[in-house]
Amino acid sequence: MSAPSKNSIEIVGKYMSYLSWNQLVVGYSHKKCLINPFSGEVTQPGIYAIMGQNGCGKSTLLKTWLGLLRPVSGSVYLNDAPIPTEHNISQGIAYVPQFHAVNRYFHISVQDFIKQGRGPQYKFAENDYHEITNLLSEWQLSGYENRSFHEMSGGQKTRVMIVRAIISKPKILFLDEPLASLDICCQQQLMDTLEELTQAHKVCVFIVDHHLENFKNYLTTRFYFTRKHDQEISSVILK
Ligand SMILES: Nc1ncnc2c1ncn2[C@@H]1O[C@H](COP(=O)(O)OP(=O)(O)OP(=O)(O)O)[C@@H](O)[C@H]1O
Repeated sequence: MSAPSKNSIEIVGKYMSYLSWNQLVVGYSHKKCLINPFSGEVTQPGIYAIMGQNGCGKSTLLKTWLGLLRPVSGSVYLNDAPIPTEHNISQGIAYVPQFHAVNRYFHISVQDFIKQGRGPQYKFAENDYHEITNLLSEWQLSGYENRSFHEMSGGQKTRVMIVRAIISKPKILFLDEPLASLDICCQQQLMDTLEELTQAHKVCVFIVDHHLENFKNYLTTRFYFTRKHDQEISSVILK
């Protein structure tokens, strides 16, 4: 995976590293490490799945890669810069958390929530509003622009967060269990959208989800958590 290929994006004489990690251990304290140290690098756009049983540490790994959690040990580079820095966040990183992780008392209209995807300084023009309207229609959210985000159902919240991520035009997109709250049509739509983002826009997608077995053909690589019954720490292997 680390060897550059003809699909890699070449920048100033070298291949772009979307994400790399060295001897990474994730967890919530030195006493409770969730994985054995592992290293890797992703240099090509694609859909990278993080899979494994409940509680093994998939979301923790995603949040650590993304810079929301500090590694227990080891290092992570996102867009060729060490995490966590504000610099990373402003450089085309988007995150779709689990819908129930978003503060339920978050009073903001659906449209204003989506607009946040472009950052606080962005000046919206007419064509940007058209883009939002089209995306809302594509994701069966027409007419919800002025509804409060916290009043939306779980699946609607997930779709709003997907639209917000899409309009941010990310280079790297992290998604935590987006399929769990979506019906089968929206699951298919999401996987098709992710595939288009990787192919047409060279986006690198990292996704945690238990429903990915149904979409194996879309996946570039699977990071799989595996552990023996008598062990608490997993090893992450490529499948
Ligand atoms: N904020 C936290 N503080 C301490 N421990 C945590 C915290 N969040 C999660 N954990 C623990 O870390 C372990 C891994 O949790 P994580 O959410 O990463 O698992 P997961 O593989 O994503 O699980 P699932 O498939 O059930 O969503 C679990 O034992 C969980 O109880």
